[in-house]
Amino acid sequence: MVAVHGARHFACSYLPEFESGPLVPCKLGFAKFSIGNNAVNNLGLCRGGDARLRSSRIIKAMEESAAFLTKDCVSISGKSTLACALSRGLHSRGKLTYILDGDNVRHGLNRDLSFKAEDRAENIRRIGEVAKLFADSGVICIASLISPYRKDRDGCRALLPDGDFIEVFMDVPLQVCEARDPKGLYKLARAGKIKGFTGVDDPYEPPLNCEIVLKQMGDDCPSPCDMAETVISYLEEKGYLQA
Ligand SMILES: Nc1ncnc2c1ncn2[C@@H]1O[C@H](COP(=O)(O)OS(=O)(=O)O)[C@@H](OP(=O)(O)O)[C@H]1O
Ligand SMILES: Nc1ncnc2c1ncn2[C@@H]1O[C@H](COP(=O)(O)OP(=O)(O)O)[C@@H](O)[C@H]1O
Repeated sequence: MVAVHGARHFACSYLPEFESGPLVPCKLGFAKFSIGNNAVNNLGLCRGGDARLRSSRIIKAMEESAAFLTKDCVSISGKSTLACALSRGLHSRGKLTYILDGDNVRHGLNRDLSFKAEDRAENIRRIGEVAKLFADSGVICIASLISPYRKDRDGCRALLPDGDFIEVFMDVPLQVCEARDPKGLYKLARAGKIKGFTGVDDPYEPPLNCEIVLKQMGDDCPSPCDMAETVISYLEEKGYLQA
């Protein structure tokens, strides 16, 4: 499981391929990134149940320092964007993937959960259990969550066999995420209209020991594809992508 967490946003210019490409965001459930899901479905028809894929690991993506995002990983750090780029990169290497995006899962499976600490804990616990089921079927699960509490992320890690949980921290400055604010949530939080917003009046605990840190240096933000390649290189080096 590759856990990308953090709640921040990237300030660099958006990649053309994400502007003109076939990614079609929608508001419901798991269909947020239709190209990713379609690709998964297509691959599933061809390769579902392939025992050679059973060793695939679960990837939980971005709580962006945010999705996870985070340290400041908060909302709008680019978790979902990275999850999508990562999914595409893995598909191109013949791997099955599925994205579990906190923002989407909260419309269905986790619709009963609030943003209180105990509900955030339950959010990541359920997502970890679902990711475990995907891993059993040979699918790499990319979870894109803020998951602000260290103990909750560690609890999720403990659900999985050693080495199967890969935590990716998107270390993007809060002010970068806040300046972006495409949904206007930071503005509402600063105005006191949303209470307990991560990074504003709710905590984010950066990881002490995670597998991958994607850090923004100064004003330069790596592109989603470059970040995805960093993650994929790690997976290749560690032998996760061997058939
Ligand atoms: N109070 C508060 N704090 C943080 N985020 C909030 C809050 N209320 C709503 N939202 C929206 O919910 C998205 C984060 O959901 P997650 O499931 O990833 O959060 S968590 O892991 O349970 O902390 C997050 O979406 P992303 O921007 O995709 O991260 C926010 O848009
Ligand atoms: N690497 C990046 N470079 C530039 N802009 C980005 C990058 N990643 C994300 N963004 C921008 O940030 C916005 C929020 O990204 P998103 O992936 O939805 O964040 P999150 O899932 O963390 O809330 C997107 O609309 C996109 O314009």
